[in-house]
Amino acid sequence: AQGELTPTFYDQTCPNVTDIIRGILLNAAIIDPRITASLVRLHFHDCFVQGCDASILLDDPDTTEKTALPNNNSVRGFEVIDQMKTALENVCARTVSCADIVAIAAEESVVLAGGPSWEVPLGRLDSRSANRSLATTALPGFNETLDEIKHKFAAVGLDTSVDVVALSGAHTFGRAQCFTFEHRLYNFTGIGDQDPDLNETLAARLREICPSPTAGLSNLTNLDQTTPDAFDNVYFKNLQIEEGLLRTDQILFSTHGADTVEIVNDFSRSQTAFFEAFVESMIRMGNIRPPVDAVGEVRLDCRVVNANNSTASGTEDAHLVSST
Ligand code: HEM
Ligand SMILES: [Ca+2]
Ligand SMILES: [Ca+2]
Repeated sequence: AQGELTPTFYDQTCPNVTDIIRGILLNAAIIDPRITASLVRLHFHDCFVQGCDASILLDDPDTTEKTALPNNNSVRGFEVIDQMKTALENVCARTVSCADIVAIAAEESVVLAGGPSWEVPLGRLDSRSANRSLATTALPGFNETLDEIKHKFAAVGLDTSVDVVALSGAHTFGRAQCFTFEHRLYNFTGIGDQDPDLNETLAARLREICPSPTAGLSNLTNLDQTTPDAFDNVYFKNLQIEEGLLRTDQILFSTHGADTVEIVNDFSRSQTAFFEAFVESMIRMGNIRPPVDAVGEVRLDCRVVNANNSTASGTEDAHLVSST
């Protein structure tokens, strides 16, 4: 059995870990306000693929997850994670795992954007490998049905209703490229039509940003068209007026009889209810563990596995035991 993560994991070995990460994040967000959203997504795309083990950060060209379809030219924030790692190596060398840096960066990003804060359970180890094919299949896609998305959440041990809706609420900030939603604008069922569950006024605006099914496919627009950079519950209000940007957003509300509909209504009514559920779901997602027999380490460079056993390494249990 694996050991438990705990918010006090670095209390003795690196007590300022969160302050250091926050400092780098604040500077990065001045230049790039989108970085908060990107770092939350990075944690999600790490955790769904062999657990929260920083596998997504590895650069090895043969196995890297960065070029898997859901990540390629899309997932971002790697340079900022590198900066955080460098700063941490300077004050508490060989101590803080890259997977924990990503988890803390996600929480601090939510806070910086106006969302809730929480104590992040810590003590993850970094993987010795990445898995591109798993990244391709385990991560949900923008054209999947609600059932398919529920299956992918269930596959990593998450709940198929509250976790799906609460975590989708992360689309309250950040951007998406035209290729992820243009199918809703031009040829939804193959007869040159548009998605019936997409607000007409929004569709017209989106056709200006995404001029055709073949041009401008990497153009960006806001996932939350109303409060694009604020972490709030407006995302759920948008769904109620058919202003969800991605098909996978809108189906949470527009799928007749789905158990997600009332949850969307709850979160739309109460930002507090959303924030409380989001925190619980983020902790659950952050607790998706690597396979019990996986060997881990504290990477010195988040992009490459250590050359030898130069830091704490071993099973997850060993990491947790060695700290006490
Ligand atoms: C439920 C299934 C989900 C699907 C199908 C999905 C899909 C997508 C897509 C297609 C994009 C735009 C990517 C691009 O255009 O480059 C995106 C962006 C984003 N996603 Fe999701 N997502 C899902 C769930 C989540 C979850 C669980 C989180 C976090 C808890 C999340 C956080 C984000 C954020 C913050 C962005 C904006 C990133 C940025 O601006 O850099 N998503 N998502
Ligand atoms: Ca991973
Ligand atoms: Ca928002």
